[in-house]
Formats: sequence, structure tokens, C-alpha cells
Amino acid sequence: MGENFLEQVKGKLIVSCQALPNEPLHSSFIMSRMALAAQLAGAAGIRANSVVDIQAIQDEVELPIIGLSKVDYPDSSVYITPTLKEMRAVAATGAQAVACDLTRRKRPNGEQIADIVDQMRNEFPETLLMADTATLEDVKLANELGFDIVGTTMHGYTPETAGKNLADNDFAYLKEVLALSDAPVIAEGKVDTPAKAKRCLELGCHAVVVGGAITRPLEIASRFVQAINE
Ligand SMILES: CC(=O)N[C@H](C=O)[C@@H](O)[C@H](O)[C@H](O)COP(=O)(O)O
Repeated sequence: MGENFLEQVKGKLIVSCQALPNEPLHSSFIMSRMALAAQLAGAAGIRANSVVDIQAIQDEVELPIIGLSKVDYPDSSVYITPTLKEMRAVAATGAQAVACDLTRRKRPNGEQIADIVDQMRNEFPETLLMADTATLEDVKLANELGFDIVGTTMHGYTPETAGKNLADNDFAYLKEVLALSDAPVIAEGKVDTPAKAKRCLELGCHAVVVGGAITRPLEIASRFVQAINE
């Protein structure tokens, strides 16, 4: 299943279809239709949050899925598939890959990522593991733990990387990730134009994930309103 996923998305677009409870499009049905639009447009994969959304999307489209589960815990700022419980639940949907936060922040319940990875390899040997990283140190950790895919998902979204944008200086940070990572790199996070997506692939990324610029109309409309009001 895993190898096949990497083949299917190679050099292609993966569309992230996500809407949290506080967002206007929060609905598994709507996310499944977003995924259908992505499939009709020629995207090669979907990234989706929560077991219910993943299942709705699986019912609607044929595309392979990177699944995750965003959960807030009081004792940790890690929220993307933070514990073994969410990892198992997402893998059990049959999603081809499971993504989790791989920043070096403390995880909920004192869980250790190395233990989570060991357990997942035992229980779900077919499922690919994607590391959502923020820094080069995180990429090194992904190498050490043998993650199958490295994503730049958290770059710009941690206190350490706040204010940074993947596209800065013609993707200078992404180039460093590509040089360092043992695993195929998927560019993700603030890739908000077709030209940027194309550039990520030209630089050697295995695939590129685009989310908000395609599937978050509040974000898209706000950019227009802002530009007009400036
Ligand atoms: C930081 C975080 O929580 N990122 C999440 C990860 O799954 C999603 O909210 C993003 O939409 C996704 O990474 C795609 O990025 P963008 O929407 O910028 O194209």
C-alpha cells in the first residue's frame, strides 16, 4: 500500500481538505465534496483531518489519503495526531499514510514519539508515517526514527519558527530540508499559488500539499478583501 502511495503522488498535487469546528465549512460532507473537486481537477492525493472526514472522503473519491487527527490536550501544544490513540484510529481507517507532529515539543501524557513509531510499525506495517516538521532538527529526528515521508507542515507554526514562510528566499529552507532528509519530502504549508507549488516540485520535492489556498474560502475571500482595502 505504502510504496504504491509514493508512486501515485510523485511529482503531483495533494489537496488538504480540512475545516475545524470553528470554521464555516466544518462538515465531513463538505470535505468529501472538496476532495471530489480536487480529484476532478487532477490532484493525486488528499490530506484530511479526523476519522469521520477521512471515511466520508474515502466514500467519495478514489484518491489515496494522508490522514491525521487534530486534538488539543491540556498538557501539550502538539495537536497533529499527538498520541498513539489518534495514530491508531487514523491508521485503522485504511488511510495510506498517517501524519503526525514531529517537532521536538513535549507530547501529551508524557508519550515518546519513538515508542509511538515502534508500536505503529508493529500494528500497521503497511501504513506510511509522515513527519510534520518545523525545523532541520526535526528533519534529523525524522531520519533517526525512519519516517517514510518528511513534510514541512509546521514550519512557521511553532514559536521557534513564527513569522517564517516556506517560500522565503526562493524556498531556501526547503532546499536545506531536501538536502538533509533521508525520506521523500512533501512541501506543505503556505504554498498558496500554482507557481509556488510548481517551484516546490522543480526543487525536488516528491509532492506538494496545498490546503487553504484551495479549500478554505474564508481565507481566500479575506485575501481579496484585504487587497481591495489596502
Ligand atoms: C499548521 C497546521 O496545523 N497545518 C495543518 C496540517 O494539516 C493544516 O491546517 C494546513 O491547512 C495544511 O498543513 C496545509 O497547509 P496550507 O493550508 O497552508 O496550504
